[in-house]
Amino acid sequence: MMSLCFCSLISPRPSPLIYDSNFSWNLNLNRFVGPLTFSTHGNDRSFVARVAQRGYEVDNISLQSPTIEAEEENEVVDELVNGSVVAEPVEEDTPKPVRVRKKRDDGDGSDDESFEDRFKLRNGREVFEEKAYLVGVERKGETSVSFAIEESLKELAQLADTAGLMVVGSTYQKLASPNPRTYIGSGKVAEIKSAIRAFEVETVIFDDELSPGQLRNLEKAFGGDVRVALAQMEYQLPRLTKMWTHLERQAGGKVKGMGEKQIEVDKRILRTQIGVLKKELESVRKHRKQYRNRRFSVPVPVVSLVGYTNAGKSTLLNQLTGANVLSEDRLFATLDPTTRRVQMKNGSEFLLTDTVGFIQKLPTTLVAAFRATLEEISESSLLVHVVDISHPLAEQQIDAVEKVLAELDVSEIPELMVWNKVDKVTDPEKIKLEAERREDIVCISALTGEGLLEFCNAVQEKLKDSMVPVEALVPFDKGELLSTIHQVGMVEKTEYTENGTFVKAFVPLRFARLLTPMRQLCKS
Ligand SMILES: Nc1nc2c(ncn2[C@@H]2O[C@H](COP(=O)(O)OP(=O)(O)OP(=O)(O)O)[C@@H](O)[C@H]2O)c(=O)[nH]1
Ligand SMILES: [Mg+2]
Repeated sequence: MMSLCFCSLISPRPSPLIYDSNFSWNLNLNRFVGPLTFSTHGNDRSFVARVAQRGYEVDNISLQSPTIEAEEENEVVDELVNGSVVAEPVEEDTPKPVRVRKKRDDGDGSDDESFEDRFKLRNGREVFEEKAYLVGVERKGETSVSFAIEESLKELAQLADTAGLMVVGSTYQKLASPNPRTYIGSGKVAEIKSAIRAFEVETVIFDDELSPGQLRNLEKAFGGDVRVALAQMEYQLPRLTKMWTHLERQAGGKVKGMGEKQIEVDKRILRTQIGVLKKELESVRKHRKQYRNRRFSVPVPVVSLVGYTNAGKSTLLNQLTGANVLSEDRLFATLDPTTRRVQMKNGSEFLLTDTVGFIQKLPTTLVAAFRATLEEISESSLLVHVVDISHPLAEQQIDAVEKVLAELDVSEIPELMVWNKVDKVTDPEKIKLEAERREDIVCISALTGEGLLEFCNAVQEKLKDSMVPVEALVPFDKGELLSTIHQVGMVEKTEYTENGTFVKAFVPLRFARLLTPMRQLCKS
């Protein structure tokens, strides 16, 4: 018999549930006192450990050396090893991530296989598909956004899928006024409770903002291990979500049998992690502010891509700049603003910024979290509103984006609308005709590259609207100013004279001010 005295556990591949910083987790094996079963896969020292009676599994862990105190040193553990665990806490300085997952408590373990099947590979990462039930709520008289509740639920299902959940059902309620205790009515609570039992639901997701008290009451009403989450908070910030769900699965009520003390420790770690993330967000914001200040010394116009999530903003940026910005067919692929330089054949340039996608019902909490993007938008010379015109709800998505833009108070910034994904619509010609009929719309396919030249020209034209016309005589010893005019503005005419170069151009207002002394020498 072998006894396990001290063991550091590491996950052999990045856990999908762990936020991508060097987050790590301590596993205190005191919680698993009882027979452990280890088996190895080949000789990669990767183990599956089971604690049969408790109903938990610690899967695919590798043991760091020295790991198992064997009777003989260097003994190779290559078969099945049974042993009772006399575990000691893992040392503080060697925390390693490990995934603990709950096993269906059905006594005979016959459901093991379907449980295994729920681990899915998504974007190269393994995700446990938690069973989710969606609840849409529509407040009567809420007419500002014209999404039908069914469509909202469809979108919520897509968000849930993006976050790696398995949607097993959904329901909705139209509310005149929310119940102060549970938000939804008691009949609805009962209906959801039966669905939870029928589908073995693990998470109930609400598509609205509920108070913490209402969340607690609902969790109590649903009973058991069911978690109640808010779509807006949890699934629009996937990075946070991953961390929360990971931690919650390990720390919050879901893992039965954990001592109170451990939960307290877990909560402290959780708070620290949230704090770290907040700090990180703050530093991104500061960094970008400094970057923007530097950028202003050469006033290249900034064009921001805005639009509904999944509209194709990142794809467009990649096409125009060869930038390798993540674009994926999932919601909220982009979480940080990214800026690239676009150079036109005529020598002029603009900076193109990719931003976080919008979504209907953007809550105030989210607006705060996306400050980095919002600041970027508010300091742009032009907003390019990218629309997925192949989407059946394109019009509603446009309205939702315009509503958010209005809330952000950026309506004075000129806007150009782009109808993207024309390659995907059934009748592209009809769409193009419609775009022509309306003003300021360019049809493109960011995927195939169709219409990109027209897009750049339209951007230039629009930028020209926000520039001022100048005529200046630039002395020969100020040659660098001439190239800057070419870079940031649109030159209409240059002429070499005895006293310098005469330029007629459109330039950004701030740059025109720099030229003021030379403008005094202007020809009339
Ligand atoms: N058929 C077609 N697909 C496109 C086009 N543009 C983008 N896509 C696809 O649409 C999906 C979303 O594209 P992204 O560029 O990630 O969208 P986004 O607007 O950046 O999304 P968020 O970052 O989530 O806001 C990807 O699968 C792209 O390949 C297009 O012109 N035609
Ligand atoms: Mg994107």
